[in-house]
Amino acid sequence: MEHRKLAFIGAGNMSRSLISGLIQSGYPADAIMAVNPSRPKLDALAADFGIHTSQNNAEAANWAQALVLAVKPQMMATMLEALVRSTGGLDGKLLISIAAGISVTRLEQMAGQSRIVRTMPNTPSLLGLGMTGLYAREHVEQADRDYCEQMMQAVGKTLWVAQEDGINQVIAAAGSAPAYFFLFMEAMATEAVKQGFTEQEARLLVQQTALGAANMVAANPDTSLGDLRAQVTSKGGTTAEAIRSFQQQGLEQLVADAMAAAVARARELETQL
Ligand SMILES: NC(=O)C1=CN([C@@H]2O[C@H](COP(=O)(O)OP(=O)(O)OC[C@H]3O[C@@H](n4cnc5c(N)ncnc54)[C@H](OP(=O)(O)O)[C@@H]3O)[C@@H](O)[C@H]2O)C=CC1
Ligand SMILES: O=C(O)[C@@H]1CCC=N1
Repeated sequence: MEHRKLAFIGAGNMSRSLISGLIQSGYPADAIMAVNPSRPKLDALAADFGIHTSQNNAEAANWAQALVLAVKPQMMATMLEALVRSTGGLDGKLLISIAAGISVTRLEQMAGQSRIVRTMPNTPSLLGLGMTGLYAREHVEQADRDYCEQMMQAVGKTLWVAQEDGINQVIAAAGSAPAYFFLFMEAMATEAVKQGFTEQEARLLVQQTALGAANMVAANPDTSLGDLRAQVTSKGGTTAEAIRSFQQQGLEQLVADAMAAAVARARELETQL
């Protein structure tokens, strides 16, 4: 892939995940800079990955060809306004937003230009196992689209959405979703401890089973999720009882409501920020 000079504005959890995945995939450390108001996260990134760091957003923007906008959504307007002022404008820079709940229209207003790709990655990018949604308006050049796609493919898999609201659905199904699986695993581990395992044993049981199940799904693309479940569920057996309990208590509806709540929050942020 092309190795443009790439600056991450905001060196938090998601930037660390992307930077780690990019370095593992062979993106040169010398072509990456992270910028953050405080030093500790920058020092850790420099020590772990050998990338450039700065506490000055304008310095990073002047150096880079592409900027990953990776501050919290609530900080985006203030950050971009100050950046435009201190650099004299962001013309010529490709802007890659990873923020939830900020539309391209708003980003264009904030940044004063429209060379923007909106993306929605997730934290497993850290291991090269990310899932990223991408969206760009028609005028965005193919070379910029390709660069963003290749960058996100270096840290996982990608999916372009045709309508911008698709990014909100990617948030529900992928961006926020690692947390759903962590919550489910936490609940399982807690119950396994109650049933007599040590915390370490409970974690091993849950973690290895989640890993195995995810790999079973990936290794059997032609088998439906329902069929994979059926293969575990012996008639009159133990799994059937567990599944009956989940379904009686409305697991499917619970999941649907949670994903709809994530989409609703993303849309609400789009109207507020
Ligand atoms: N975490 C996730 O799983 C995902 C997050 N996202 C999106 O990524 C973005 C970042 O989220 P996340 O990494 O979790 O958040 P974090 O809070 O971990 O990171 C945000 C970083 O931005 C820094 N920051 C604050 N103000 C400025 C500024 N003016 N200029 C430069 N840096 C600044 C913060 O520094 P300090 O802490 O020193 O204040 C912090 O290190 C959000 O917009 C979120 O919607 C998207 C997909 C998944
Ligand atoms: O919780 C959030 O708002 C961000 C976006 C997706 C994951 N984390």
